[in-house]
Amino acid sequence: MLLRFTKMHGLGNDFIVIDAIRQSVHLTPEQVRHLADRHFGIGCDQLLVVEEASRPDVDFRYRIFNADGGEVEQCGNGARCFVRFVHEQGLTAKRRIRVETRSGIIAPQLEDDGLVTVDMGVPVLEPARVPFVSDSDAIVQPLDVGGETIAITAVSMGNPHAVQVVADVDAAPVAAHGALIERHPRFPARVNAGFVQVVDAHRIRLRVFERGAGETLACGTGACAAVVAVILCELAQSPVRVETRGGELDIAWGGPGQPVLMTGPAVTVFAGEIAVD
Ligand SMILES: N[C@H](CCC[C@H](N)C(=O)O)C(=O)O
Repeated sequence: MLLRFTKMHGLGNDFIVIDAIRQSVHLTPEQVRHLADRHFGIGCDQLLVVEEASRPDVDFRYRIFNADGGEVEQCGNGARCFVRFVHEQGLTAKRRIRVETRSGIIAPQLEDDGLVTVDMGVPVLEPARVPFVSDSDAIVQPLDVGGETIAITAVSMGNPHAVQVVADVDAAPVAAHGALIERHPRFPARVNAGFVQVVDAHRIRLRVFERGAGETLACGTGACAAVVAVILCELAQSPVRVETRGGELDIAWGGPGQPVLMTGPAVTVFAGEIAVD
C-alpha cells in the first residue's frame, strides 16, 4: 500500500507524522523500524500516528512509536508538531487542542508567534510509578553504571526519565553511559537518560540519550523532566530556558502537583508517500 506521510521536527528531534484518520494505517513494529531507518526508509527518531478521538472530551488521539518500533506513552517535541500538523492539514480549526495519549491528556496550543505551548501534565516522582526500582523516595538517588556510582533523579512525564546533573554536557559520556542507563535493571520499562548542566538559575544545557532512539538533538519530555529535577534540587527556578543541541525550549513549572508548560517550535519539512508492504 502507499502511505502518505509528513516529515516534521521539533528542534531537530525528527518525526514521521501519519494521518490515520483519512487513511487506514496498521503498522507492525518491523514496519515502523523500516520507516524510521535513515538508510533504507524515510528516517526519524519517532513515528507519530494521528487518530480520531476515542472519547468525547478530547479532539484527537496521539500514538507514538520510537525508531526501535516500540510504542511509548509520551513525546513532547512530537506534541508541538502534532498540533501544527492537524491545523495545517485542516483536521481542526482550533488553535488549542486536547489530545489523548497512552499516559493521559495533553493540551498543545498554537501561539500567534508561531511557537507552540504544551501543558505536559503533572510530573510523577513516586518511584513505583516512573517506574524506578527503589526503596527510597529521595529526590536524588545513587545508580551503579559501568562500575561507577552516579546520582540521578527519576521523573515520569508520562514516560520515564533518569536525570543526572553534570559539570559539562559536552564532556559527558552520553553514548556510553546513556546506553547503560537506558537498559538499567532498576528501570523495568527502560528509561530516557538526561544529562543536564546548570548554567544559572534560569538556564540549563541538556543532552538526552532517548529510550528506543539513542541520543537525539532535543527531547521535549526530557527537558520537562530536567527542569523538574533541577528545581527540586534547588539548582534553578522557574521559568527555565533549556539549551539542547537542536535549539532552545522554555519550560515553566510551579512545583509539585502543578503541570509543566513547554514552549518551542514545530517545523514541517516535507510531505511524501512511501510503499509499505
Ligand atoms: N524516547 C521517548 C519518546 C520520545 C520522547 C521525546 N522525543 C520527546 O520529545 O519527549 C521514550 O521512549 O519515552
